[in-house]
Amino acid sequence: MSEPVLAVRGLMKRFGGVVAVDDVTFHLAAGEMLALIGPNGAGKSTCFNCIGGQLKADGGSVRLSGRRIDRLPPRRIWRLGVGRTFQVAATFASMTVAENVQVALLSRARRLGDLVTRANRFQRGRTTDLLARVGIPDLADRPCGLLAYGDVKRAELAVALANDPKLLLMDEPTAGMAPGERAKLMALARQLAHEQGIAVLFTEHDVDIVFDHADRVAVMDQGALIADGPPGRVRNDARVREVYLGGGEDEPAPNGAGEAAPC
Ligand SMILES: Nc1ncnc2c1ncn2[C@@H]1O[C@H](COP(=O)(O)OP(=O)(O)OP(=O)(O)O)[C@@H](O)[C@H]1O
Repeated sequence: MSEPVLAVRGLMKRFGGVVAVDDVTFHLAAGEMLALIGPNGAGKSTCFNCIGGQLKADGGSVRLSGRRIDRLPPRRIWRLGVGRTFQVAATFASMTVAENVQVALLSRARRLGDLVTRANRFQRGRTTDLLARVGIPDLADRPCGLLAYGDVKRAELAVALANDPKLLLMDEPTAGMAPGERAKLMALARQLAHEQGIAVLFTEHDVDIVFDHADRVAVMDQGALIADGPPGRVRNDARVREVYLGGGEDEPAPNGAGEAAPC
């Protein structure tokens, strides 16, 4: 097997007496979409933050294409190719869509000093290309603060792609979006993963989105990973149904659990 883009081994994180992440091991290949799901407090965000460098793990390791990243600060991790989108989209509202992407491109080129004078001229062609990739080429000159929320999420995705990530961490990417827009955004993320070989790790509370879009699903409960496999298998796993999806062993797992299942 070729080297995974992301390899998490024996990851541990404690907050006082709470073991938020308890010996978690999983991997993620290039071009693969992995959903990390589980009940409230299961440890998903903590796991994300240990991978992105926002939190330091107490034990275990995180490797990006074989290189250990778990002792590095978030900025170094970002430079090595880990992009991130947030539960509440993080863009500069007063700047145009194109300028948001251009700031990321300036940062990647280590030219943030040019921000004031040059941002709106920097790599305009590449910016247009990135906006086309996320389906909003016509919105380049609109301030982010005036966009519909679904388009803000696409702009945020373009910002994350500006760094040519090997690994994209998407934290509840569809939170706050209308149901129709959710499926479109995740179809786009899946397309980017499959066509460009980006490994995508996402958390999500809409169970339909998870099972329709993930190539693999990993389930956490009380800090531990209790399942990791193809969506069909995980959906029918008795323990997963007991702790998260609901439904007894003889009932089919819910197809439309949607918002009913907390994440
Ligand atoms: N900064 C912190 N200080 C103390 N305890 C924390 C901190 N962050 C998380 N925890 C605890 O760690 C456990 C895991 O929390 P985490 O936020 O990672 O879960 P989660 O699966 O992301 O939950 P949710 O779906 O509600 O966001 C919980 O018991 C939580 O209360």
